Amino acid sequence: MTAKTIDGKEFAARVRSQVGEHVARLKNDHGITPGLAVVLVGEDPASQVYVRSKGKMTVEVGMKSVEHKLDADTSEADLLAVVEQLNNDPEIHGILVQLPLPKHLNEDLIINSISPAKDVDGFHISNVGLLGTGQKSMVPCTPLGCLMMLRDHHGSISGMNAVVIGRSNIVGKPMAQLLLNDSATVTIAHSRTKDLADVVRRADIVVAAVGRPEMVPGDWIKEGATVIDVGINRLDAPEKGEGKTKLVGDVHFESCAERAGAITPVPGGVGPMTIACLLANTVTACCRANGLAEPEGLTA
Ligand SMILES: Nc1nc2c(c(=O)[nH]1)N[C@@H](CN(C=O)c1ccc(C(=O)N[C@@H](CCC(=O)O)C(=O)O)cc1)CN2
Repeated sequence: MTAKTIDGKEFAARVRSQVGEHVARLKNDHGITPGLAVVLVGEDPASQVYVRSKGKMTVEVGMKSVEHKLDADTSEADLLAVVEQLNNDPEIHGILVQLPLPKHLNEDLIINSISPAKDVDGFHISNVGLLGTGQKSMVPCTPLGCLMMLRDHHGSISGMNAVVIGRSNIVGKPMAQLLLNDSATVTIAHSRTKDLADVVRRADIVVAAVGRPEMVPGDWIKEGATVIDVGINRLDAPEKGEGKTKLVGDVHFESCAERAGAITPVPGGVGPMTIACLLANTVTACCRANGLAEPEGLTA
């Protein structure tokens, strides 16, 4: 079998277009413009690129975009003050603090200082608890994007065997919870899992989110399974020229694509869905803040 490639760029463009339609409706019918604030601390090059894209796409869908760029040595107190000001700003419906933060800042403390209703990353402990108990919450963007792609491809994933490789708080655990909430049978695998190959071979859905380049080979994949690759690993690529790099996922694309029914590529798979879902979450947060109906198909 040769897998269908799930085009995350095209899917994300569709989600952004739906978000744009909702934003237009909020403006025309209610005079409300959703607002997203992104806070960047320091000069991490990848984070700068992501924050620039977030700002650009926020404006493209018609929302208000606010960026706070703080020095790498910003104190915890100063960062908390910025978040507090955004918590109290009625024109801001979503707040995101770009991760990773510089080492001297306590990530949990900062994330939990964001108002849960404006926590469009879904990382606040209240949102983690709500998701974990199957209640309405803000859902982390990358797992939400994976879920949207799975629902689109399968219709329903109820009863399917899913394995999530990786147990991070921002991808692995919320991903497993979302799959469970959709009635899949879920296994979370990690570095201590015994016989990982056998665990993966039983799965109808494989979500790889470990951050280890190409660690899942094709012969682990059940014939016809759906493979969602969350990994974004930058490797040296001397074959492309001196100093050149390339991006690869956590699965070995070519060999997995020979056995899978569907697979997401890297780049151009899950990555673009992350920002599209951030915009979707901001519209959702805005609707909830104003007691309006939430956009259909853009939430978990
Ligand atoms: N507060 C947050 N911080 C971080 C998150 C997050 O969801 N919230 N996720 C990542 C970074 N990220 C968004 O912030 C992100 C990562 C990757 C992509 C993406 O589109 N990737 C492209 C490849 C891009 C490249 O060439 O480097 C792809 O996969 O096709 C978008 C957003 C960590 N921090």
